[in-house]
Amino acid sequence: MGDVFDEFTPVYSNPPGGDGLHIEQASRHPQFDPLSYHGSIRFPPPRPHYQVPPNSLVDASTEASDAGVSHMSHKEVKKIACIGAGYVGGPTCAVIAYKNPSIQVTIVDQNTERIEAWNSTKLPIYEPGLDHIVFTARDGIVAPLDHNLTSGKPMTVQLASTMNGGTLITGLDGHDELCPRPLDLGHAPNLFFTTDMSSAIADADLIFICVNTPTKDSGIGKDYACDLKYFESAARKIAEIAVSDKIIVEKSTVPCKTAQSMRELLEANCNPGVRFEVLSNPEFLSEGSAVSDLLNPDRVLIGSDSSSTGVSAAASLSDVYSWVPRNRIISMNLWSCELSKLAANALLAQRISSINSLSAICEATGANINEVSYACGLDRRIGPHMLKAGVGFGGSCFKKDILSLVYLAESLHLSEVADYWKSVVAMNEYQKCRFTRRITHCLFDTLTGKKITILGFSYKKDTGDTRETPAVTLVRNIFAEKCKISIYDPKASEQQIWLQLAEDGGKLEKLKSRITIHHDIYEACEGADAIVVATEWDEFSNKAITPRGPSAWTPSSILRGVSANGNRSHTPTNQIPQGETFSRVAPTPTIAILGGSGTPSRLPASIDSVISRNHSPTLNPKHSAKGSHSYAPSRGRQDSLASTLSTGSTNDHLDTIGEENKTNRLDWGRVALGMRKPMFVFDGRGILDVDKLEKLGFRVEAIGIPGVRYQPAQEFE
Ligand SMILES: NC(=O)C1=CN([C@@H]2O[C@H](COP(=O)(O)OP(=O)(O)OC[C@H]3O[C@@H](n4cnc5c(N)ncnc54)[C@H](O)[C@@H]3O)[C@@H](O)[C@H]2O)C=CC1
Ligand SMILES: O=C(O)[C@H]1O[C@H](OP(=O)(O)OP(=O)(O)OC[C@H]2O[C@@H](n3ccc(=O)[nH]c3=O)[C@H](O)[C@@H]2O)[C@H](O)[C@@H](O)[C@@H]1O
Repeated sequence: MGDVFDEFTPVYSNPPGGDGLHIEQASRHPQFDPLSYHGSIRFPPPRPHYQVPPNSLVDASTEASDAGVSHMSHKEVKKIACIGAGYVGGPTCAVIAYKNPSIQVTIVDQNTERIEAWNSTKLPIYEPGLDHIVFTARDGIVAPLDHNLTSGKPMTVQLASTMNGGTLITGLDGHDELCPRPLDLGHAPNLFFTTDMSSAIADADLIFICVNTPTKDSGIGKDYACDLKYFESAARKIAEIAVSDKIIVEKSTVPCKTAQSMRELLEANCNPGVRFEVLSNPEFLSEGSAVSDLLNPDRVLIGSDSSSTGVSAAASLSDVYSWVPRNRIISMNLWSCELSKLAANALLAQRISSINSLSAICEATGANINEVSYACGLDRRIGPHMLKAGVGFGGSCFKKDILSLVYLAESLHLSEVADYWKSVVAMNEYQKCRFTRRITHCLFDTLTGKKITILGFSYKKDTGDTRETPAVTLVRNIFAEKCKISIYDPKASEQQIWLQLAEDGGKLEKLKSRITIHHDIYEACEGADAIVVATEWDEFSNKAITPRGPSAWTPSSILRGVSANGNRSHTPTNQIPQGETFSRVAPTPTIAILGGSGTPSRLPASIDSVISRNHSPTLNPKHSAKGSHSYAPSRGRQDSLASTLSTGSTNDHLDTIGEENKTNRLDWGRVALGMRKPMFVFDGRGILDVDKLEKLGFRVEAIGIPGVRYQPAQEFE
């Protein structure tokens, strides 16, 4: 994310009340719109026909004069509460705390177990780099102060603060010492996790709402509309508790116009004299790269109404994103902001469905989807991201958000629009079922009694999240063929997998009679008739690690093993066009931590230094000499590092993988020894080097590439 941003940063400037929108390149226009706050970008107020209806809470009489907005004073946010400690609330507010040591951030959730996990050394969600962020902000980090003091004497620090360009330090014995230089003060704990909603709300200046907004499963809008029950209950709680003014921030993904209902709810239920300002601030992080997305976002959208208080609240929120370049903070009207989130997800998912539709044509014609995707992605207007064909998109948001958009379109009587977006979801379902049919067909049209091993259950790599994972559809479909199924995933827990399968409608007892979940990948593969790769975990791949996930391509990964007519060939690596690089996507922190092949440029320097600090006993706070600190040492940092750095078996056949990347990789040679013949591998994620596996005796069927056995044309005759 973000690498092309600077080149194309749009500057939106408009004279107040004007009707033109001018987009120019920031580099040519260093002056931002006068409405902006400190260089952030602000859209003008909505034009009359975009004004919200008369019952709207946007009060024209309170609209700020355009000239006044940029100079308006705004409140400094000192305390933040976040309702919802999930995949968004946890990482987002942890990064906010990490980046703003002076702001106290409290994350609340009604789920006691989740909060306990956030307060432990084993966080409830897996995200590369998250442990460091949470442990630093939650537990504090010790600055190596002892050798910086003027007196040179070690002292146990009770308090340290900056003063006159230097640092005033108070020892535990009450003794003060002024060091003339600024010192690294470390990070005092400023991140708290609790179930105590009342005090978190009461204390906060600004409250993020990060609760789940799933698809409704009954009533009006069933299977399409967004269920706002959690959102409403959070709003009611805020209204009930708050006795001082608050800025309320919609972080959850919600339908367009939710802010209006939100404000009505708050105003109808609030304590006397309390005022709320509602902002929209949707989150664009992707799971698996949440930390790097949050540290380096493409953009931060802030939607407010155009009243003076609305604009002032937006400025306060903008300050919370202290680490984000100002020209990436975009202020706009509330409804655009809410809709932009749904629109972005719909557009991303639409690209995946488009490429998946083309993968079916490739399989039927002899074209190769990887080549097609690569060729199209080189067009700057198309770009390389989100064009990786696979078994279908999963995750808690794409489907949900498209369905919410469909519902919105239908509510507006725009049935053609609704049908258009519905087809994106329909294509995804088709892709998942198409893949299962291919598996069954290749295995001689019967799976009865056979053992099928599913590698990967999370909906994508680098997360343990299994919501809407394509693996569920695969398991459901092949289970119906009466086979035995073994599942292995590096991060999705056994409990989570069963829960997901049961939610899909399966009866646990019946499922357990033929499904086994393994913790050992070789055990999972032993005696299998076929292996199905359902998630693109690096661990399963026999290729060099690609920079990041499914959307990053290298010419070598595309060209190797495939001839110009789409059939497999043994194209040597040295036939790759010289001097061509295609690493536009940053490596995940995990790769960098493992010393992977990608350049670790996106790994924040501070994370980097802490990682090396943990390797050095003299710098690790736990082991540092003299114990000159008052903060509790980070509880889980060593554990997490140990697990990140643990190594697996050797993979001698993986000659394309750098030495450092051979750790933790599946040894396909060893797998081959234990499988039943013929040994089938179905690559649902395009992560396998087909040539290499074929040399080991596997028959590989990959999405978007014509198969050895699979003859899709027969299917359509
Ligand atoms: N997961 C993702 O990658 C992204 C999700 N989003 C959006 O963010 C929102 C949250 O998503 P996730 O974090 O994935 O959901 P989640 O299900 O992981 O977390 C939501 C949390 O809110 C808590 N909660 C619900 N109602 C509550 C209440 N009244 N009081 C206190 N706690 C309450 C739940 O116990 C749960 O822990 C959704 O609207 C989603 O569409 C946006 C961008 C990315
Ligand atoms: O609102 C949300 O929840 C988030 O949804 C997505 O993020 P996420 O679902 O975490 O992950 P993606 O990387 O977008 O992948 C989604 C699914 O599409 C699949 N995918 C992705 C990219 C691709 O080229 N091909 C492909 O099949 C992935 O394997 C995965 O199953 C968006 O990318 C985020 O910007 C957004 O904030």
